[in-house]
Amino acid sequence: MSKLTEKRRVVIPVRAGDVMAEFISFDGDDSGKEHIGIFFEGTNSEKNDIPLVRLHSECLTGDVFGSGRCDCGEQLDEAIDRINQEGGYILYLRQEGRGIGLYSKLDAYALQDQGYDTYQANEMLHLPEDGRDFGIAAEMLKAVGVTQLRLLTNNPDKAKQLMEHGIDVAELVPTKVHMNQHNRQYLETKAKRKHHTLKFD
Ligand SMILES: Nc1nc2c(ncn2[C@@H]2O[C@H](COP(=O)(O)OP(=O)(O)OP(=O)(O)O)[C@@H](O)[C@H]2O)c(=O)[nH]1
Ligand SMILES: [Zn+2]
Repeated sequence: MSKLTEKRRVVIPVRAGDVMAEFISFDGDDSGKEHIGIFFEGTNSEKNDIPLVRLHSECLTGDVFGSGRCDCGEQLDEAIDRINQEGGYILYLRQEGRGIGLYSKLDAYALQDQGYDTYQANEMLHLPEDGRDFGIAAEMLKAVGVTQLRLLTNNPDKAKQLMEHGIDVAELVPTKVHMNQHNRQYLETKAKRKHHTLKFD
């Protein structure tokens, strides 16, 4: 039994009205974070029975402003495109800065400008390298009735944590590698330190 339940579903036409998405709120999360589920029905005529799902951790700089320091904005765009076609969910998790928050992420960026890598910078601030708990995502999935999925990610920890919380990850679907001159070291560090898959086309 999930401790979360669906609260409300509202249809929002996104991408200037080209894409219909259902935004889902939840009851039962006492953390005070407003995590959002976004459902896409899928436009492909032949659909896989298993939904495609992305767990996307909030990144204000990347998602809203298209920051080149990370790949979050491009990954979110890619996820909307693919999941709108194939059908499934984006879980937009309010875990800014891998859980440390926006102000601390800016502090970590300042340290990265002095030469520390993305994980060292968090440690220098006495914060966890990655403070995210994807258990809440598993609860959200159970609340919307999803217990088996294909996961759109390059981060093996997301799949591991979902499986530990009773979700069957039937397939890992890698995202494209959105690399530029500003985020190369960030991406390469994730691959080296946390075994993210960087699959070039
Ligand atoms: N602390 C910190 N957080 C960062 C930095 N760069 C990006 N982030 C955060 O990292 C998170 C990235 O989230 P995701 O794209 O969902 O996850 P991921 O672990 O990269 O895995 P993928 O599913 O492969 O994209 C966001 O919350 C960003 O705000 C950084 O240099 N320091
Ligand atoms: Zn980002």
